[in-house]
Amino acid sequence: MDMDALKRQAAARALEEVRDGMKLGLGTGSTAKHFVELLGEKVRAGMKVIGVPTSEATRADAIRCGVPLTTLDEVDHLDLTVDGADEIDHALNLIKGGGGALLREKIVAAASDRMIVIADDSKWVEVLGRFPLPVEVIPFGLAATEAAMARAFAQAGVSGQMIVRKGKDGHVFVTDGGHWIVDAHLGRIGDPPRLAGLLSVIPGVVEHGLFIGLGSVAVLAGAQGIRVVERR
Ligand SMILES: O=C[C@H](O)[C@H](O)[C@H](O)COP(=O)(O)O
Repeated sequence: MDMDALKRQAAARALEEVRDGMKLGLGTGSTAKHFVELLGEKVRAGMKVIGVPTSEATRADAIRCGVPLTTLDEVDHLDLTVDGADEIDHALNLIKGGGGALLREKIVAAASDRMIVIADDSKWVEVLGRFPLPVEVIPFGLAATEAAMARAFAQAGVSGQMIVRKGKDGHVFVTDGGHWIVDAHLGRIGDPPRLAGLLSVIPGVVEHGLFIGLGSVAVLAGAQGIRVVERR
């Protein structure tokens, strides 16, 4: 089975958790896109839900699929967020932000009672860090911010190259919030909560892609079927 079919299966399993009347966080990326499409089918069949998109891309998808939208200014709390991830470890710590949406994704996940992480099972890892850690930064003072990040990495026992993300057009990638992303190639993050805490206090860092204690359940689709893992 191809990867895209697995992503759709994970999305379909998460959809089973959606109830009439729910306020939903709508994730970003190729897996979350399947969820939005499947949710649209439910809405067209009469289900009443309302969603908060985590990116302009997801907003456009949701509108195309007929999913009614709101904002976190109109509702301050969501029942459930369904989103993808770039890596998931056994404690359901996540690396997110491969698509550049980590800031809104984290705000939306933090405003939700539960977060279901949907993925093909290649995202399930022993230790986070093979996927470069996205860190959303303010362009002002970038060199100083990167130096502070390097010190945080050293304190957390990791190191690696930092690369400012570029888009397909070769220009610096700009997030929906108008910031840049530094991808940190760390290889292996032994203590994700510690690194998350160290990065969070750096002034030029807007947000980082370590999601700690936010994922409630992971739905992993693989060749052997679907596995649902709850955070302990
Ligand atoms: O910024 C993007 C998000 O964090 C995505 O949820 C993540 O990159 C996973 O995307 P995909 O489902 O396309 O692998």
